[in-house]
Amino acid sequence: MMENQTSEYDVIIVGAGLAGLAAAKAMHEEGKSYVVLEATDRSGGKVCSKVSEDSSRYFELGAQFVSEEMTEMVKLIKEAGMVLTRTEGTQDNRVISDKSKEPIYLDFHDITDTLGAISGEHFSSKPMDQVLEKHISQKRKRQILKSFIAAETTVNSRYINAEAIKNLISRVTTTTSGLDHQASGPLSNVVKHLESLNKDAIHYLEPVVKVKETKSGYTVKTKNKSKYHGKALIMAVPPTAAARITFSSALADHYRPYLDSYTDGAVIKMTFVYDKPFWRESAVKGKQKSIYGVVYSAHEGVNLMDSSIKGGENRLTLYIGGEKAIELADVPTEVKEFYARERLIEVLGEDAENYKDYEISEWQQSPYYGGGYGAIIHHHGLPDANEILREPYHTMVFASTELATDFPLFMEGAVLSGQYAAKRLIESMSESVTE
Ligand SMILES: Cc1cc2nc3c(=O)[nH]c(=O)nc-3n(C[C@H](O)[C@H](O)[C@H](O)COP(=O)(O)OP(=O)(O)OC[C@H]3O[C@@H](n4cnc5c(N)ncnc54)[C@H](O)[C@@H]3O)c2cc1C
Repeated sequence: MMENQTSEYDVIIVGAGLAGLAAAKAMHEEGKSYVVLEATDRSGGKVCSKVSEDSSRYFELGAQFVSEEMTEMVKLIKEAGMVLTRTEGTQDNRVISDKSKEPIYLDFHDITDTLGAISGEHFSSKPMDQVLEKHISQKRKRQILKSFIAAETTVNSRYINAEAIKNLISRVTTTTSGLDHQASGPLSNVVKHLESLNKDAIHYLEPVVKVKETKSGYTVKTKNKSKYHGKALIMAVPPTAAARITFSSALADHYRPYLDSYTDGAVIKMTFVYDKPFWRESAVKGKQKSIYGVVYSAHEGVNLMDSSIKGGENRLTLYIGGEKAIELADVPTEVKEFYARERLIEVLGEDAENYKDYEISEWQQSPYYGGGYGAIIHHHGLPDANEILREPYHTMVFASTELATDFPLFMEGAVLSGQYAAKRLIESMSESVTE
């Protein structure tokens, strides 16, 4: 597009992740004219599949697992021509701890119980680790919980706002069960399916840098100096990515405190492929149960899971979340691989060294993706930021997995949030027409 020429639309959508694509689908169905501005050269955001060099297999570099309760994702997987398949490592098996190799029985309820027990106390600006220090006397349990929180949120508990975590967990646990399913093929098929519904509406390599509110809507400028004008605007980017954009003064006054409440997550994902599933049956002391995964209490934010599709290749996936991921960001890949291999051998023995293929993806320190599974409210942040951002202000609204009322930080949350933003915006656009 030529510099200074402004294109006009009913709606501008910033970001072609699942939230942006779901919002675009809704606008398409509503017959609105719209454009999707995407910073990178591809759609999908934190959903990204990669085929191996010899084309014999694919890896999910970002999101991978779903549960049957994630109904919008299940629908999209089917629309994209795939089916849901079981994962081998299901929660019928055991999560074990790195040190004892004993099964541990741990879920979000341990954290909600802790937070629930102190609900009378004012802890909204307290970091989560202080709350755990005060209320969980057993050091080992505290360590496991801290590691679990860092693994699930990709931010260490000393940086997370306890009230916001309580709010986040309540949204996750309303409906979620184990993430024990996967699509039968690459999730990039879901992205392609959504892309095909939005055909020429997606403009790639257009990072948005400025948003200005005008009398008739919003003018959006990109790094390439392209200008777009829309009567309405959906910011379908993680709150931390939005915080890097310059907003005109009234918008900045309204949104800054909420956008600045978030901090980026950080995660490295590594998948190892084996000829034999040597870890099944043998890893859990005294119990003939396969492992579902490992929580590394001694390595906060690190966890491992059996990611094999039932009847498919034997795979283990190691996630390194939070500070450790940031620490490893600048070291050579071999050092990261060495660190990961040590973690595998530590729990599963020497057999873990004999993998035949391996893939690594890194999401920390990206300006566009929120770093980990999503951005998280930091301990000085406003715990209700998600509630403000998800509701329209004039004819502008935010959408991203962080803001979802169900399944935040998951793909399902992103889709639900995109759909919600589109619905609310269509309502507020028709209200402003009738006023
Ligand atoms: C390693 C990893 C593993 C995961 N595993 C799972 C899993 O197993 N199951 C699950 O359900 N979820 C998982 N997730 C989380 C899931 O991927 C996300 O919750 C979901 O994809 C987020 O979608 P979104 O649309 O909210 O954001 P994103 O996917 O981040 O999309 C945002 C888009 O906005 C674009 N953008 C940002 N800034 C700008 C700008 N200024 N201008 C224009 N465009 C911009 C970005 O480039 C991106 O395309 C995982 C994530 C990661 C990283």
